[in-house]
Amino acid sequence: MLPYIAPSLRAHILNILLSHASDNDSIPVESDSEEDPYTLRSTVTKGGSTAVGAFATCDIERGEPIVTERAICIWPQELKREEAEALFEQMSDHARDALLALANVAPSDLGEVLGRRATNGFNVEVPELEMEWAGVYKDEKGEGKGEIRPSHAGFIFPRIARMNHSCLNNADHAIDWSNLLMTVYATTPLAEGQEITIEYTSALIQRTRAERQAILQDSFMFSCACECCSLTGEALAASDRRRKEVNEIVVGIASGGFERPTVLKGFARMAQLIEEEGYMGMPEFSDPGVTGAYHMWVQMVKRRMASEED
Ligand SMILES: C[S@@+](CC[C@H](N)C(=O)[O-])C[C@H]1O[C@@H](n2cnc3c(N)ncnc32)[C@H](O)[C@@H]1O
Repeated sequence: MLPYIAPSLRAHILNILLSHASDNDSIPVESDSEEDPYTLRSTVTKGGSTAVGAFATCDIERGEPIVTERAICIWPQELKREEAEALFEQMSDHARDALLALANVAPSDLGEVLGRRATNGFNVEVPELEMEWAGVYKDEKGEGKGEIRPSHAGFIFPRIARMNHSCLNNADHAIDWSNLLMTVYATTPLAEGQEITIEYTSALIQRTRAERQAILQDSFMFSCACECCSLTGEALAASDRRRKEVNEIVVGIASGGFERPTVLKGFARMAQLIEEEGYMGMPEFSDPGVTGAYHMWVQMVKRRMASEED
């Protein structure tokens, strides 16, 4: 069943779906929840309150899919309380029940609907269309007909939404735009009974604990109690140092100012730092071949920028 798509996003999302459909000729199905290799269990948060998390019911190999699920709704990213409630009213009974069954830790002034959207929504980057419809969207200057092209949309996946965040996550997610299915897969080998965690926002590997806490509080309204944020003393200082250094390397490489050997050294050092940190959210860094490919890509970007400047 297709998710409920807010009217303002409907044309764009359906167009993306159609333009990606030929990439995948398999029948789009969700995985059978009874066969998913995890179960939901209560877990106690640092603050002492009880919350739900997802726990492996068997050993899971690195790279193995854990759950594949279609969203119940796709809403614009920024919504006022009344707008969210109006969209909620248009959803099916099944989708409304699924949304209301989820946790709500948002301030009470957001209400039952927007509060759940804020607690559980995935803000997914919306791909550009291969062929933009002439005149349908405004250009960057805001000129032209219609809406400004949406850059992000808020998806709610009721089962995936039960997975907690960790700054040393052991699973990651990817969306297939040809069928609007999100798959969570293991990025490390998981043992039976282990909690499955994902990363709610990207680039936290470049942030110290204080910075991560501020980002997660600001965007997701919780104080992170993951194993990395629970470190103390020298272990915490070492983790912060590693993440600061990763950030310096990323910023340096992105600035395009490094020579080829420095870029290579930077990637090698980053691979070492993320391994020491125990971070597995960048699997490409465990394969030297891909590290080499990254290097080539950086060089290509540099060359293109240089030729554009000429
Ligand atoms: C998408 S829900 C995850 C499932 C949720 N625990 C539940 O009971 O349904 C997000 C909420 O879970 C809690 N949470 C997730 N990861 C956490 C973490 N690392 N530390 C503390 N709380 C976390 C926060 O309350 C957050 O707002």
